[in-house]
Amino acid sequence: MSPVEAVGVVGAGAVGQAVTAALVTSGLPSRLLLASRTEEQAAALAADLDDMRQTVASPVRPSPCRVGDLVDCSAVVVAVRASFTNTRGRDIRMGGAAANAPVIRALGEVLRGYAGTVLVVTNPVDLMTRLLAETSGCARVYGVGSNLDTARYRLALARLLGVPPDAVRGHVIGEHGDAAVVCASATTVHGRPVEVPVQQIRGELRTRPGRISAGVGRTRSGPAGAVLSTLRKALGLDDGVEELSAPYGGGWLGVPLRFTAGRPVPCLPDLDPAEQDQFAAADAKLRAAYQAIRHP
Ligand SMILES: NC(=O)c1ccc[n+]([C@@H]2O[C@H](COP(=O)([O-])OP(=O)(O)OC[C@H]3O[C@@H](n4cnc5c(N)ncnc54)[C@H](O)[C@@H]3O)[C@@H](O)[C@H]2O)c1
Repeated sequence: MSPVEAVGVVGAGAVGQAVTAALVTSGLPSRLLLASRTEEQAAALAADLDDMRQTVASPVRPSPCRVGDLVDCSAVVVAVRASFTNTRGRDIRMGGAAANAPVIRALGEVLRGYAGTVLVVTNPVDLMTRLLAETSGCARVYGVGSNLDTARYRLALARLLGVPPDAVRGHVIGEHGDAAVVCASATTVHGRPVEVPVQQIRGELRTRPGRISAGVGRTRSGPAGAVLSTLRKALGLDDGVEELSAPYGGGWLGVPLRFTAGRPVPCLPDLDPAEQDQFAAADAKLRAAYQAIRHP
């Protein structure tokens, strides 16, 4: 039997497809409800996933629905993207703010009063998460992105130092974007502090998504993994830490949250003075950017 009754996903694009395929193979929910911009998209994805369900004998039953039908789900994943052309060379994720904000605001209105967990993937994720939380009034809204940055950080540092990724403990927090903060001073390898080549790490975090998109169109599997890992913690199936966009110190940005039986508590590492300044700068940047999109 699946551990969760129902999970909903909004958005049948690259990320939505990867997330839902991962959910079918994971066997996490009994039912997988799919909504997208059109009913045809949701129905097509449900049919494709039904084929997958049959071939791998998954217990997960996919079906198309409208966003309003998601209220009974334990969790809803938001992976929508409005149609727009991003021409930015830097601060690329911010390029989606104006186009995605009305879509997220409308979703928030429909999800008003929803009591489950909402995971937002839509970029710029720190702004869109806060916007969805404030328009819906939902208490459990988290943005996925800093945990993906953290996974990429651990991979990159392990490769540079010639150690297994599991030996690396460290976080990337702040913005899921150009103001990401690499918590280098608190990073350990095999339990010991290390000299982190921060500029090389920053370069990798900046260029990796673009390389993936240039090769295969969109980043999707990494974000899907980050969503699945977060779902398990938020739904109380695993305990542990995820770096997520959440309210912190009056702002809203990526922080490590320690989940115990589904309940999150922020657990920031010690930051050196330079990292504290970067974290404050990320907070200030996101607060200012949020003011620009909060009203229609
Ligand atoms: N946070 C992260 O770590 C991370 C990683 C990768 C991508 N993303 C973001 O995730 C979002 C989705 O990316 P993608 O590559 O899947 O985009 P995509 O264009 O492939 O798919 C977007 C989907 O959203 C649907 N949609 C549009 N408007 C909608 C509406 N009003 N209601 C319901 N569905 C609607 C579209 O029909 C489409 O199916 C983007 O904002 C992207 O930047 C975030």
